[in-house]
Amino acid sequence: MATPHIQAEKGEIASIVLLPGDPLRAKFIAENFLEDAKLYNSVRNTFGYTGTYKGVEISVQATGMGMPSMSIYANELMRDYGVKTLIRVGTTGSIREEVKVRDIVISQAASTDSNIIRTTFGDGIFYAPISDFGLLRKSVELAEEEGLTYHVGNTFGEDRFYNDEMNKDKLREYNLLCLEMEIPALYMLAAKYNCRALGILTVSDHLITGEQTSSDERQEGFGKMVELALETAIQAS
Ligand SMILES: O=P(O)(O)O[C@H]1O[C@H](CO)[C@@H](O)[C@H]1O
Ligand SMILES: O=c1cc[nH]c(=O)[nH]1
Repeated sequence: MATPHIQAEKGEIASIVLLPGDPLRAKFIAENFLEDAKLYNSVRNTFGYTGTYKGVEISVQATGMGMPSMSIYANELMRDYGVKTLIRVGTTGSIREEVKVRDIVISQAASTDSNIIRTTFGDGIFYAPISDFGLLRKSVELAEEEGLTYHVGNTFGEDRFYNDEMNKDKLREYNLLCLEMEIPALYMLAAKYNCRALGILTVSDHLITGEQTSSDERQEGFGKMVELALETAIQAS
């Protein structure tokens, strides 16, 4: 079998999948965190690998950038390949003083300016995409045990990376933590397919201080987030 965007045979993708946006981050995770990782997808260079972590079969699939791209991979993974647990491992821009570059953000819920809510539910319904509580609870427990600097709360999935028009002060006032571009679609589709999803992010840049990480660090430097995602995936009940 194959889908329009994934060339794997049935059974080649694990029921647990980590989802970075960047295909080279997927490759890095497969090569450095999984054992015996095998490439199952290179359609559009959106790499997907399956290997094992502490004896548990886990896949890592790049999703590309933005909710249209995330929706393609999330739909095909859950609907066609039977994936049940999905953890996004992404980068994010902080909009709060206390959420600092290289901190971890665990996305409890994901607000958005995307039309995916309206085009799914119609006018007048403002659906709230939320994480799976079991994954959320386990990830927070593990972050605490590991002594990580982490934040838990409402993240914002924006439709545009470059958006001078968006009122970030208003988002901050209502306790939004940071900006990224995929989690609302992931949470909404996981609910549709009765699957579990969580977004774990590393702050790659700061919209108040202007501090940034390099593209190499975004690709390879966020090991604590990856370990937290892997441990959450295998330990969550
Ligand atoms: O690093 P990834 O996982 O791609 O995530 C963030 O980085 C991209 C923008 O640079 C968007 O996809 C955003 O969500
Ligand atoms: O989507 C993103 C990711 C990182 N930084 C941002 O400002 N936005």
